Amino acid sequence: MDFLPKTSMASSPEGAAVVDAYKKALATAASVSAYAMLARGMARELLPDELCAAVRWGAAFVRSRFGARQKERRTIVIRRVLGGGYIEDGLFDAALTYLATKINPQTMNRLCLARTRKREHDGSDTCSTLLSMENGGSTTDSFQGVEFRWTSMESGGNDGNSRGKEFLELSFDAEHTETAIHKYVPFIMSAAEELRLRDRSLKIFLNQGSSWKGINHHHPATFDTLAMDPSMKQAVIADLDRFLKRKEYYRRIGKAWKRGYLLYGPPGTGKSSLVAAMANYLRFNLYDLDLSGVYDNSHLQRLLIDMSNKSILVIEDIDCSFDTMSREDRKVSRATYTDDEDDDEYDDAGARGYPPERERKITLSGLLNFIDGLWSTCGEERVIVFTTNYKDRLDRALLRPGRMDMHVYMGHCSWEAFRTLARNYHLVEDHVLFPEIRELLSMVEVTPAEVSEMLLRSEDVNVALQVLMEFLRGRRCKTNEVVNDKNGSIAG
Ligand SMILES: Nc1ncnc2c1ncn2[C@@H]1O[C@H](COP(=O)(O)OP(=O)(O)OP(=O)(O)O)[C@@H](O)[C@H]1O
Repeated sequence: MDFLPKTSMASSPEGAAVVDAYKKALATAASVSAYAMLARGMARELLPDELCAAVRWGAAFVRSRFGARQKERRTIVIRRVLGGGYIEDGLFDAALTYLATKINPQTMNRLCLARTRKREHDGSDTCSTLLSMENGGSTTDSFQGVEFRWTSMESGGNDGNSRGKEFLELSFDAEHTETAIHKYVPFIMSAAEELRLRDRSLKIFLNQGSSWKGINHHHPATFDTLAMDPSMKQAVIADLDRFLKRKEYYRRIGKAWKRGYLLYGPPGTGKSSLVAAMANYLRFNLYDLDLSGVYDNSHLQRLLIDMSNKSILVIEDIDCSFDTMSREDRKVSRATYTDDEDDDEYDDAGARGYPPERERKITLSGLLNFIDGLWSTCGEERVIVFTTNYKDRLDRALLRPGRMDMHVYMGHCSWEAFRTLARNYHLVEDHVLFPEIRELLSMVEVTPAEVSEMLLRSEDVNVALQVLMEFLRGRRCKTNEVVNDKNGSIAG
């Protein structure tokens, strides 16, 4: 403590006592701030007033010349606006939703916890538990290197009865005003929208008469539970991811922000499960369109217009929904089944059990034109999925490039697909029966639905795999018999 001044009070006996007391206190100060406080107090008592003033002036000069000047701040006030309509989906709600993910309950003394119920555009309700700051609470968020401070406030109600009006204050250095308004606020809106979509309960809508009827969609299929070719699975996931990120891209190239998938393969190979997995992955609602309940093209258009954004339109078994046989195939078909090639009365659709073309009021071209035209401009983030067991029966119009962006084949159960099912149903990665099952799978054609059914026969993995093996052996015998019969009849 040799730096202590030896002048004025310090040189008197009382001064020496004060110095001693401060020396002891300084030696035991536990923190830098305690140390600074003591040093300031000591300086005030021991230094002459003129010297204190000179030191203060010098410190202020150095601060203003070289030190960090207090930066100018801006504050944006975001009020809760009640009164229904779209306003309730506004910035205040978005900010609350977003901030709920930023609040650290460990660092706040008081927090609000609320169970909220929100009406979606499609009429469904979403419930969520929301953590928010109490009046006066604040938290800091960092975005693109800029620090934003959020404070929750409440001003008292005028009538003394009503609850005070809540608002949020967003403050930041004035130089970042542009970033705050044009980047941070839009970012919060879209982040809140993402969170809302993630939390909403999914629905599946079925067409009934002229409208859609929605029920909760709890299909458990996910890409993890789906047994399919691993590279195809990855390709579908990557395609969906790309689609989601490309809003600006689609706008720039002048194309509607929609994507079409054609899923084809034998019955029971997981086409419907893939649709459900896509819906769960994207958190999109499903619209399952039954075309047999649609009277004509204008009815179809009304239904399509009533669909919400961020949704998947599914038309299953598209080959059965229209007379979708390609025109070339139809000519072949006429030549095969009729003696008279010019027989205009012949209608192969009628021969296959649905109304003749001239009586049908809803057409594939009506659907495709509408999907490519008006529908694509009045909605965003739409996925269209057609499924079929017979791709070769589809009209070329449906297969032409640009119409269905991705064709996904769902095939018979491969070894990889089986392993996914075994993992899902019995949590096994390996088993003594696996080698034989693998060999059998390479010899016979079974669908994942058939394998799933066998695996469900018992909760005991040994029993279930044994049952599956017997089933595969039986299928191999049948396959061999068919081959032998064919060979026999050719030889005969
Ligand atoms: N690839 C798969 N992965 C996981 N489970 C599957 C798969 N394929 C079928 N399953 C099981 O079989 C059931 C029926 O399959 P799904 O309805 O998805 O087949 P599909 O190909 O749509 O059949 P269809 O052509 O008859 O409509 C599913 O609920 C599921 O339990």
